[in-house]
Amino acid sequence: MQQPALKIQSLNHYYGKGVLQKQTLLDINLEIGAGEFVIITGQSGSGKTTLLSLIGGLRSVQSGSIQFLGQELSGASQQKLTKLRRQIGYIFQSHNLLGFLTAQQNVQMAAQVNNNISMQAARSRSQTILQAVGLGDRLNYYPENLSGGQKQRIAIARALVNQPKLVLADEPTASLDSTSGRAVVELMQHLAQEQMCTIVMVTHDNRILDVADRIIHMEDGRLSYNNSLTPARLSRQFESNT
Ligand SMILES: Nc1ncnc2c1ncn2[C@@H]1O[C@H](COP(=O)(O)OP(=O)(O)OP(=O)(O)O)[C@@H](O)[C@H]1O
Repeated sequence: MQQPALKIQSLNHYYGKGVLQKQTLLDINLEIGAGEFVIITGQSGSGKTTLLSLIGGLRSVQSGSIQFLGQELSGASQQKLTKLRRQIGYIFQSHNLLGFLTAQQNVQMAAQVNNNISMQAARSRSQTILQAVGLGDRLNYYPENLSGGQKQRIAIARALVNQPKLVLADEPTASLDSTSGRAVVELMQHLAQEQMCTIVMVTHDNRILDVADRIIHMEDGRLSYNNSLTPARLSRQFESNT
Protein backbone atom coordinates (compact mmCIF):
# COMPACT_ATOMS: atom_id res chain seq x y z
CA MET A 1 0.00 0.00 0.00
CA GLN A 2 1.15 3.54 -0.75
CA GLN A 3 2.60 5.42 2.23
CA PRO A 4 0.07 7.91 3.66
CA ALA A 5 1.01 11.59 3.46
CA LEU A 6 0.09 11.94 7.12
CA LYS A 7 -0.24 9.38 9.86
CA ILE A 8 -1.37 10.61 13.26
CA GLN A 9 -1.44 8.23 16.22
CA SER A 10 -2.63 8.73 19.80
CA LEU A 11 -2.10 12.48 19.58
CA ASN A 12 -2.87 14.53 22.69
CA HIS A 13 -2.17 18.20 23.28
CA TYR A 14 -2.35 20.38 26.37
CA TYR A 15 -2.22 24.12 26.99
CA GLY A 16 -1.18 25.60 30.32
CA LYS A 17 0.54 24.05 33.28
CA GLY A 18 -0.38 22.62 36.69
CA VAL A 19 -3.97 23.20 37.80
CA LEU A 20 -4.53 25.47 34.79
CA GLN A 21 -3.61 22.74 32.35
CA LYS A 22 -6.31 22.03 29.78
CA GLN A 23 -6.34 19.16 27.30
CA THR A 24 -7.15 20.46 23.83
CA LEU A 25 -6.66 17.34 21.71
CA LEU A 26 -7.67 13.86 22.89
CA ASP A 27 -6.39 10.69 21.33
CA ILE A 28 -6.46 11.75 17.67
CA ASN A 29 -5.86 8.94 15.19
CA LEU A 30 -5.96 9.75 11.52
CA GLU A 31 -4.41 8.79 8.19
CA ILE A 32 -4.51 11.05 5.16
CA GLY A 33 -3.52 9.72 1.77
CA ALA A 34 -1.24 11.44 -0.74
CA GLY A 35 -3.26 13.78 -2.95
CA GLU A 36 -6.29 13.69 -0.66
CA PHE A 37 -8.31 16.88 -0.01
CA VAL A 38 -9.53 16.78 3.59
CA ILE A 39 -11.70 19.37 5.28
CA ILE A 40 -11.80 19.67 9.07
CA THR A 41 -14.93 21.23 10.55
CA GLY A 42 -16.10 21.75 14.11
CA GLN A 43 -17.24 24.39 16.55
CA SER A 44 -15.03 27.20 17.69
CA GLY A 45 -12.60 25.91 20.30
CA SER A 46 -12.86 22.26 19.23
CA GLY A 47 -9.11 22.11 18.46
CA LYS A 48 -8.94 22.44 14.66
CA THR A 49 -6.23 25.11 14.52
CA THR A 50 -4.19 23.34 17.19
CA LEU A 51 -4.28 20.14 15.14
CA LEU A 52 -3.33 22.01 11.96
CA SER A 53 -0.40 23.77 13.63
CA LEU A 54 0.92 20.47 15.01
CA ILE A 55 0.67 18.83 11.58
CA GLY A 56 2.52 21.80 10.10
CA GLY A 57 5.40 21.54 12.55
CA LEU A 58 4.54 24.98 13.96
CA ARG A 59 4.08 23.55 17.47
CA SER A 60 5.93 20.74 19.21
CA VAL A 61 4.21 17.38 19.53
CA GLN A 62 3.80 16.74 23.27
CA SER A 63 2.29 13.26 23.24
CA GLY A 64 1.67 10.78 20.46
CA SER A 65 2.99 10.70 16.95
CA ILE A 66 2.65 12.59 13.68
CA GLN A 67 4.41 11.20 10.64
CA PHE A 68 4.64 13.34 7.53
CA LEU A 69 5.75 11.26 4.54
CA GLY A 70 7.12 8.68 6.94
CA GLN A 71 9.13 11.21 8.97
CA GLU A 72 8.35 11.57 12.67
CA LEU A 73 7.63 15.09 13.90
CA SER A 74 7.60 14.17 17.57
CA GLY A 75 11.02 14.90 19.04
CA ALA A 76 12.34 16.16 15.69
CA SER A 77 15.21 18.65 15.83
CA GLN A 78 14.64 22.25 14.74
CA GLN A 79 16.78 21.55 11.71
CA LYS A 80 14.63 18.59 10.67
CA LEU A 81 11.43 20.56 11.30
CA THR A 82 12.70 23.42 9.14
CA LYS A 83 13.40 20.96 6.36
CA LEU A 84 9.95 19.38 6.68
CA ARG A 85 8.25 22.81 6.73
CA ARG A 86 9.82 23.53 3.34
CA GLN A 87 7.65 20.77 1.90
CA ILE A 88 4.49 22.38 3.28
CA GLY A 89 2.53 25.34 1.92
CA TYR A 90 0.55 27.42 4.44
CA ILE A 91 -2.54 29.47 3.63
CA PHE A 92 -4.21 31.42 6.40
CA GLN A 93 -7.35 33.50 6.74
CA SER A 94 -5.36 36.70 6.77
CA HIS A 95 -3.19 36.10 3.76
CA ASN A 96 -0.16 37.81 5.36
CA LEU A 97 1.06 39.34 2.14
CA LEU A 98 3.77 41.95 2.41
CA GLY A 99 2.20 45.27 1.46
CA PHE A 100 5.40 46.83 0.14
CA LEU A 101 5.94 44.02 -2.38
CA THR A 102 3.97 43.46 -5.58
CA ALA A 103 1.97 40.30 -6.20
CA GLN A 104 4.87 38.82 -8.11
CA GLN A 105 7.51 39.84 -5.55
CA ASN A 106 5.46 38.25 -2.73
CA VAL A 107 5.44 34.92 -4.55
CA GLN A 108 9.02 35.24 -5.83
CA MET A 109 10.30 35.83 -2.31
CA ALA A 110 8.74 32.54 -1.15
CA ALA A 111 10.40 30.75 -4.06
CA GLN A 112 13.78 32.28 -3.19
CA VAL A 113 13.54 31.64 0.55
CA ASN A 114 12.76 27.98 0.10
CA ASN A 115 15.08 27.00 -2.68
CA ASN A 116 18.55 27.56 -3.83
CA ILE A 117 17.35 28.82 -7.15
CA SER A 118 18.48 31.84 -9.11
CA MET A 119 16.52 35.07 -8.94
CA GLN A 120 15.72 34.67 -12.62
CA ALA A 121 14.27 31.18 -12.10
CA ALA A 122 12.30 32.33 -9.03
CA ARG A 123 10.86 35.23 -11.03
CA SER A 124 9.83 33.01 -13.89
CA ARG A 125 8.32 30.37 -11.56
CA SER A 126 6.33 33.02 -9.67
CA GLN A 127 5.00 34.48 -12.93
CA THR A 128 3.89 31.04 -14.12
CA ILE A 129 2.03 30.21 -10.92
CA LEU A 130 0.37 33.65 -10.79
CA GLN A 131 -0.82 33.08 -14.33
CA ALA A 132 -2.20 29.70 -13.23
CA VAL A 133 -4.27 31.40 -10.50
CA GLY A 134 -5.59 33.92 -13.02
CA LEU A 135 -3.47 36.90 -11.97
CA GLY A 136 -1.17 37.11 -14.98
CA ASP A 137 -2.36 40.66 -15.58
CA ARG A 138 -1.85 41.72 -11.94
CA LEU A 139 1.82 40.79 -11.45
CA ASN A 140 2.92 44.32 -10.64
CA TYR A 141 -0.02 45.29 -8.45
CA TYR A 142 0.45 45.92 -4.74
CA PRO A 143 -1.91 44.00 -2.40
CA GLU A 144 -3.78 47.18 -1.38
CA ASN A 145 -4.97 47.57 -4.97
CA LEU A 146 -6.36 44.05 -5.22
CA SER A 147 -9.63 42.50 -4.01
CA GLY A 148 -9.84 40.04 -1.11
CA GLY A 149 -10.24 37.12 -3.52
CA GLN A 150 -7.25 38.24 -5.58
CA LYS A 151 -5.09 38.58 -2.46
CA GLN A 152 -6.11 35.10 -1.36
CA ARG A 153 -5.17 33.79 -4.81
CA ILE A 154 -1.70 35.33 -4.39
CA ALA A 155 -1.49 33.51 -1.04
CA ILE A 156 -2.36 30.27 -2.84
CA ALA A 157 0.26 30.94 -5.50
CA ARG A 158 2.80 31.63 -2.75
CA ALA A 159 1.88 28.40 -0.94
CA LEU A 160 2.13 26.33 -4.11
CA VAL A 161 5.14 27.93 -5.81
CA ASN A 162 7.58 25.39 -4.35
CA GLN A 163 5.35 22.45 -5.27
CA PRO A 164 4.79 21.35 -1.67
CA LYS A 165 3.67 17.83 -0.82
CA LEU A 166 1.16 19.21 1.68
CA VAL A 167 -0.91 22.39 1.88
CA LEU A 168 -2.42 23.45 5.20
CA ALA A 169 -5.17 26.04 4.96
CA ASP A 170 -6.87 27.66 7.95
CA GLU A 171 -10.16 29.35 7.03
CA PRO A 172 -8.89 30.52 3.64
CA THR A 173 -12.33 31.74 2.56
CA ALA A 174 -13.36 33.45 5.80
CA SER A 175 -12.94 36.97 4.50
CA LEU A 176 -14.36 36.29 1.04
CA ASP A 177 -17.85 36.51 -0.45
CA SER A 178 -19.35 33.21 -1.54
CA THR A 179 -18.38 33.49 -5.24
CA SER A 180 -14.74 34.37 -4.53
CA GLY A 181 -14.58 31.76 -1.74
CA ARG A 182 -15.77 29.04 -4.06
CA ALA A 183 -13.36 30.15 -6.82
CA VAL A 184 -10.46 30.07 -4.36
CA VAL A 185 -11.12 26.52 -3.12
CA GLU A 186 -11.81 25.17 -6.59
CA LEU A 187 -8.51 26.64 -7.68
CA MET A 188 -6.73 24.96 -4.77
CA GLN A 189 -8.41 21.68 -5.63
CA HIS A 190 -7.40 21.96 -9.27
CA LEU A 191 -3.78 22.96 -8.66
CA ALA A 192 -3.34 20.38 -5.93
CA GLN A 193 -4.59 17.64 -8.22
CA GLU A 194 -2.13 18.74 -10.88
CA GLN A 195 0.75 18.69 -8.40
CA MET A 196 -0.44 15.56 -6.48
CA CYS A 197 -0.47 17.61 -3.33
CA THR A 198 -2.39 16.72 -0.14
CA ILE A 199 -4.63 19.46 1.27
CA VAL A 200 -5.88 19.76 4.84
CA MET A 201 -8.25 22.68 5.24
CA VAL A 202 -10.03 23.98 8.33
CA THR A 203 -13.26 25.77 7.55
CA HIS A 204 -16.59 26.88 9.00
CA ASP A 205 -17.80 27.56 5.48
CA ASN A 206 -20.51 24.98 4.71
CA ARG A 207 -20.78 26.18 1.11
CA ILE A 208 -17.45 24.65 0.11
CA LEU A 209 -17.60 21.25 1.84
CA ASP A 210 -18.37 19.46 -1.43
CA VAL A 211 -14.85 20.03 -2.84
CA ALA A 212 -13.34 17.70 -0.22
CA ASP A 213 -12.65 14.00 -0.62
CA ARG A 214 -13.26 13.60 3.10
CA ILE A 215 -14.82 15.69 5.84
CA ILE A 216 -13.57 15.26 9.37
CA HIS A 217 -15.55 16.69 12.24
CA MET A 218 -14.00 17.71 15.55
CA GLU A 219 -15.82 18.04 18.83
CA ASP A 220 -14.19 18.98 22.14
CA GLY A 221 -10.74 17.93 20.96
CA ARG A 222 -11.80 14.58 19.49
CA LEU A 223 -12.52 13.44 15.97
CA SER A 224 -16.22 12.78 16.13
CA TYR A 225 -16.87 11.38 12.71
CA ASN A 226 -15.01 10.60 9.59
CA ASN A 227 -17.17 10.74 6.50
CA SER A 228 -15.29 9.17 3.64
CA LEU A 229 -17.80 9.36 0.82
CA THR A 230 -18.23 12.95 -0.33
CA PRO A 231 -19.45 13.70 -3.87
CA ALA A 232 -15.93 14.89 -4.82
CA ARG A 233 -14.40 11.58 -3.78
CA LEU A 234 -17.09 9.58 -5.55
CA SER A 235 -16.56 11.51 -8.77
CA ARG A 236 -12.76 11.15 -8.56
CA GLN A 237 -13.13 7.42 -7.97
CA PHE A 238 -15.47 7.24 -10.93
CA GLU A 239 -13.04 9.18 -13.16
CA SER A 240 -10.12 6.94 -12.17
CA ASN A 241 -12.17 3.81 -12.91
CA THR A 242 -13.23 4.92 -16.38
N1 LIG B 1 -2.02 29.39 22.85
C1 LIG B 1 -3.04 28.92 23.60
N2 LIG B 1 -2.96 28.93 24.95
C2 LIG B 1 -3.96 28.45 25.70
N3 LIG B 1 -5.10 27.91 25.20
C3 LIG B 1 -5.22 27.90 23.87
C4 LIG B 1 -4.21 28.39 22.99
N4 LIG B 1 -4.62 28.23 21.71
C5 LIG B 1 -5.83 27.65 21.79
N5 LIG B 1 -6.20 27.45 23.07
C6 LIG B 1 -7.45 26.82 23.53
O1 LIG B 1 -7.50 25.51 22.98
C7 LIG B 1 -8.81 25.20 22.52
C8 LIG B 1 -8.78 24.85 21.05
O2 LIG B 1 -8.40 26.01 20.30
P1 LIG B 1 -8.24 25.99 18.71
O3 LIG B 1 -7.84 27.36 18.29
O4 LIG B 1 -7.38 24.87 18.34
O5 LIG B 1 -9.74 25.68 18.28
P2 LIG B 1 -10.46 25.91 16.89
O6 LIG B 1 -11.38 24.75 16.72
O7 LIG B 1 -9.45 26.15 15.81
O8 LIG B 1 -11.27 27.24 17.15
P3 LIG B 1 -11.71 28.41 16.11
O9 LIG B 1 -12.66 27.75 15.14
O10 LIG B 1 -12.38 29.42 17.00
O11 LIG B 1 -10.45 28.91 15.48
C9 LIG B 1 -9.67 26.41 22.86
O12 LIG B 1 -10.31 26.17 24.10
C10 LIG B 1 -8.67 27.53 22.99
O13 LIG B 1 -9.14 28.51 23.88
